[in-house]
Amino acid sequence: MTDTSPAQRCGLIAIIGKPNVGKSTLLNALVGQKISITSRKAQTTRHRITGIRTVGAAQFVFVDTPGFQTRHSTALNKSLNKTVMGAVGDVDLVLFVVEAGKFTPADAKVLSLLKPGIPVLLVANKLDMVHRRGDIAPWLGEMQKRHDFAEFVPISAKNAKDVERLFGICEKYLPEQPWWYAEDELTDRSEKFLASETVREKLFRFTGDELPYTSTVVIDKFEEEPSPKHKRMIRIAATIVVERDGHKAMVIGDGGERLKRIGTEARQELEKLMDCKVFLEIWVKVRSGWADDEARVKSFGYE
Ligand SMILES: Nc1nc2c(ncn2[C@@H]2O[C@H](COP(=O)(O)OP(=O)(O)OP(=O)(O)O)[C@@H](O)[C@H]2O)c(=O)[nH]1
Repeated sequence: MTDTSPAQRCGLIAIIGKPNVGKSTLLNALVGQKISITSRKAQTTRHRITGIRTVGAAQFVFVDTPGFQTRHSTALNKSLNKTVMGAVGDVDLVLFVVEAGKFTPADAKVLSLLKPGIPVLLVANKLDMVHRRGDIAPWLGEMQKRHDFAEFVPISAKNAKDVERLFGICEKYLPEQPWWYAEDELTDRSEKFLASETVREKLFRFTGDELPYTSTVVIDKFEEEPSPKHKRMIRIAATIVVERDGHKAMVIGDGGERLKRIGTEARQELEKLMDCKVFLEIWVKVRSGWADDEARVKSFGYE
């Protein structure tokens, strides 16, 4: 008997682009579950996050990258840039995301990072924001002169049909090889990592634009404890690291109200994500100027 099913395909796809173009939104839509965190605040995606999605015979392994920094060059930003370069060097396909109809010097800088030899799709996102569709064709013509893109894909990351169509487009760029992950795996990140990302997301959600993006979250303790009442129980201690006393007061809020909300929402989300009982304790510490201190950036886990 001959096997007529299509051969398995599997490969790495990097999603790159300047801050705020919608990379995290796209990744979440592609993976179908919230993995990388999103927020209206630029530069919230600091880690290289892998999302996995298996559709038909093809397994897509997505590598999200932090927003490429062009304005400042602190140690933190240097570390972010290194992550971007590391992520684009060893992939099968690059999705270069821009806002449809726009191309800024920051976009050009990201484009200049791409190594020759790797196919690049120009993903023109936020198509829903373009009111004059007729302007897109001449803009695509201009873009074609800037780089030898393999294909142009105008989409809205918020439109499910566009996102499904993108899978069909990407599939042919993945090499024929056996899958690396099980069909239902969505991320290879640890629960500890999910814990820090979840606290960080709530932190930014409840402080809005007041808190600088240099604030971070460190997990001091992540331990499973026996419990007679629950099938699984995890105790987590997290520290929110901010740069100034004023930021600390902002995070804690009047009478500790804001920190309490951050903690409650993070705990509830983690209980759902990990399907277990969670005890979460959050501290706030001031570390002035840590974004400028290379050694400290390393000690917080950004290589
Ligand atoms: N109208 C519209 N808004 C979008 C679309 N995709 C993303 N956005 C919004 O654009 C903002 C930035 O999206 P993110 O996904 O956080 O952007 P990012 O590129 O990951 O940003 P960094 O993490 O800073 O690199 C958010 O407010 C999204 O809701 C889209 O297709 N249409």
